[in-house]
Amino acid sequence: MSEPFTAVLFLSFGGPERPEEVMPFLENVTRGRGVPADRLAEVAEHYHHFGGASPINGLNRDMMAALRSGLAQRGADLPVYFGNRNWDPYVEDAVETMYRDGHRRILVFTTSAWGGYSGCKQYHEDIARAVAALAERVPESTADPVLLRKLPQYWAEAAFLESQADAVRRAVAALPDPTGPFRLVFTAHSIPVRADRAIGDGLYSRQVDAACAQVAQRLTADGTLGAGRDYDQVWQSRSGPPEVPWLEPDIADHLRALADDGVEQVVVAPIGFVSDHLEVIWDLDSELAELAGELDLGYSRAATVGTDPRFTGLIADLVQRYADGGGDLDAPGCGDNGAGCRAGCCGDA
Ligand SMILES: CC1=C(CCC(=O)O)c2cc3nc(cc4[nH]c(cc5[nH]c(cc1n2)c(C)c5CCC(=O)O)c(CCC(=O)O)c4C)C(CCC(=O)O)=C3C
Ligand SMILES: [Fe+2]
Repeated sequence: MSEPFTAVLFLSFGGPERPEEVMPFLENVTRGRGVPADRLAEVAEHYHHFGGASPINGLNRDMMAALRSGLAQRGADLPVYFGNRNWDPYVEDAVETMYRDGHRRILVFTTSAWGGYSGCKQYHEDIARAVAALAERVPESTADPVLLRKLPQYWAEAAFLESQADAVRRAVAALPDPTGPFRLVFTAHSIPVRADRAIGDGLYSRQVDAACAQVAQRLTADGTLGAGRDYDQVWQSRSGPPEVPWLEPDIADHLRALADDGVEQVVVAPIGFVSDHLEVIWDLDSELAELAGELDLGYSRAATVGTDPRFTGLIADLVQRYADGGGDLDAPGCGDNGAGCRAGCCGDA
């Protein structure tokens, strides 16, 4: 017997909205992770470049609004609440509010599509932390417990891949020479090689690779791409101490190599991210675009899936799939109250 869920928690990374929030935010993100102080100071500058505000919270609110209409269209009127790992509104506060509003069965959507530690396991940990905080803040809740069920990873969903493919098509049309040759370069957030190996023997990097292949297949089918592996998949935004190996090649090095090979135009597709937050608008639209200019490369950055109705409709579909208490509980990424994926895919790391 399964009972229906009554609300959705939209769980994301979080970001500062004012200059004085930048350092405390970065300290939250990097606590205990061995990110060197000079890297932190450098990243703080990226935020200050945009007035100390990341667009991420606003973008998430836009996606939530689109999700609400998608749910309404489907006749599934679950309220949607917002919570973050690293900044206000914090996930602990969101879950407390939801509980006080009477919700006991809550579906959790995360803004990462992927498996692995940062994209999946760490969100389970955030959920576990919020459940523990609730027990402290509302002691009666132990007798009337909450169930937070994380929705599965969605990188392999057709609507996600199709939305990515369409973003690439639009980016090709925006190249300086839309009918001329170009190289398609997919990018996702780098992680330490050890972290990648530790979960599912490269689960995250294999998923990114598979998603790119799927998108490329769609683009080959309609002639946007030539046959064969006519694209590259690289990594961006590495941090950590320089002596620690992270997934490579780095996108900046890769653009230099392409220019050396005589490539004249590139389309950069940030498949690893769902919205135009700072890792996209700074690392790609500022730094990488400038490098492309220096290298005399025609450059066009594909949109993130963001509020594309196919993507926000997919979120609504995921909610609907699980809303009545059914759905595939063994789907990768799915799990209850932060106990981790039932499928065991994101392991212990
Ligand atoms: C896989 C992955 C995703 C994609 C999945 C997902 O979306 O969740 C992602 C997303 C994001 N990463 C973001 C920001 C940051 N990530 C950092 C640091 C790190 N990211 C890592 C991985 C990932 N990160 C890792 C292994 C680290 C090292 C420290 C650690 O082991 O945790 C740091 C610290 C400074 C630095 O070192 O760069 C910041 C500020 C923002 C918000 C942008 C905004 O504010 O608009 C978003 C969406
Ligand atoms: Fe990150």
